[in-house]
Amino acid sequence: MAAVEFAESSNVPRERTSRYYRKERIEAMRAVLAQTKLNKPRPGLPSHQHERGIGPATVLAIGTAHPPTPFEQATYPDFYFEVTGCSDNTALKNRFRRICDRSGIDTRYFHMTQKLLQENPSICSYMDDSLDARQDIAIKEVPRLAERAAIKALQDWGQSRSSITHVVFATTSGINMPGADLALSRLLGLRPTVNRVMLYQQGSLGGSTAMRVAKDLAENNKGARVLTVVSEITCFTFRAPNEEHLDNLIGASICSDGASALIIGSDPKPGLETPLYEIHWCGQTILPESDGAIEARLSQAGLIYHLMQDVPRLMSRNSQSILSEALEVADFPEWNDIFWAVHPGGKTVLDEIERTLHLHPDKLEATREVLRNYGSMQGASVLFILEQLRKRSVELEHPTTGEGCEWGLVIGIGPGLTVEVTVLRSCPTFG
Ligand SMILES: CC(C)(COP(=O)(O)OP(=O)(O)OC[C@H]1O[C@@H](n2cnc3c(N)ncnc32)[C@H](O)[C@@H]1OP(=O)(O)O)[C@@H](O)C(=O)NCCC(=O)NCCSC(=O)/C=C/c1ccc(O)cc1
Repeated sequence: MAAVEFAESSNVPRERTSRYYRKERIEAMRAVLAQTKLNKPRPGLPSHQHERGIGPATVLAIGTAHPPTPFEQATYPDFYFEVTGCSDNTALKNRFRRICDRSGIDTRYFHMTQKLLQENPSICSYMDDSLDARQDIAIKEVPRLAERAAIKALQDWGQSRSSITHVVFATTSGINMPGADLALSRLLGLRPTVNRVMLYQQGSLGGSTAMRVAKDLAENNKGARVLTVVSEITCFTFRAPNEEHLDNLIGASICSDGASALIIGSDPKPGLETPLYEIHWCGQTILPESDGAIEARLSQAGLIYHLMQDVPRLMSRNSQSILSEALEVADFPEWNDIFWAVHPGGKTVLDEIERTLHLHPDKLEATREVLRNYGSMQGASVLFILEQLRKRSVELEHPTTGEGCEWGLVIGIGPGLTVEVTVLRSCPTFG
């Protein structure tokens, strides 16, 4: 009987079946597998089932890193206009200062210090040819920052790095071949047989998309341990302010550098691995009537971003329907009964989601803390928020890593305008 259920379940899209992950279902699967030897074909079971994990992909470790130099938001307008030679444009500078003041950010970290920027004047111009200078920085520094986050994740995991079977790497900072995934594998001394996936130009979706790819790898390859990394350095988008390009000024007021890493695998080894979050559902939606809302074009002058002013409104208008559909897997809990990690790509985006869904202020506190202390590190941000949620859960003595809630949502916002939603299930807190 159980074997038949298991065979049937393989015909159902795994990520869409709400009942699939119920405890009894997993128990039934475990019972079937206990009767037989794993990896041995069993009559009635498709042979490939033995090559797959049993349980859902699970976050087993988190690591984060940022460049060493902090920039206070209060003094950033002076720095930005001075280093780009635009201090005389007081009207634009005052406008930028107002935007920074209302950004909800206290501190950001950048690899690009005053010295480095002065050594690379083309990057400080508005539109000079500067691609080579930007690439030189990104090719070297993106994997290095990723390495620091990955080392922390490996320490958090406590297992040998030779057990890493896959690498998923996302960045919007630079393009090269072989990519940052190979550079990182070398820096970490991973096995040459590690299977890599490189995701370029996902923008602020990077963390969510990397988690979705890692989930599929972890669930479909028994024993897989997927190092999932996002690393972003703003050297591709930094440019002088210009009245004709106010959306660039918005980006300059919120974007920053950071890297984050997860280790994801199915079926945590009891006593050796600590499950932090189970990944139960992932999906993307292209928002209606959002063409051009967030887009970027690579040019001789670096990556030229365009943001439409109604991004926050597009988000709030569509969030109810997109998020409700995703939460089917969790039997539709109330918005205030789940935990939240929302891409902190601007305070107004967070305010709009909070207002539309009537969220209690503490629901987005972990998200706002990351925005306040680091700014928006594009795709790396949502994984920083998962770490923040875990820390807050321990500090505030919540029973689960989701601040006491069972289910939670990670929301990536990126080019398209695309929203990527990940449904997580929290785990018991340790420590
Ligand atoms: C916190 C912000 C940044 C500022 O708050 P605020 O000051 O209360 O906001 P306002 O809406 O009043 O905007 C301030 C000024 O900027 C103007 N503005 C407001 N967005 C716009 C606009 N997209 N166009 C062009 N004028 C505008 C707005 O008209 C207004 O002009 P003014 O009253 O004359 O000073 C807030 O606008 C906000 O959260 N915006 C949403 C940002 C957003 O779209 N995020 C999406 C994901 S992040 C992302 O994809 C990043 C990309 C990126 C982009 C560039 C880069 O270099 C690098 C990366």
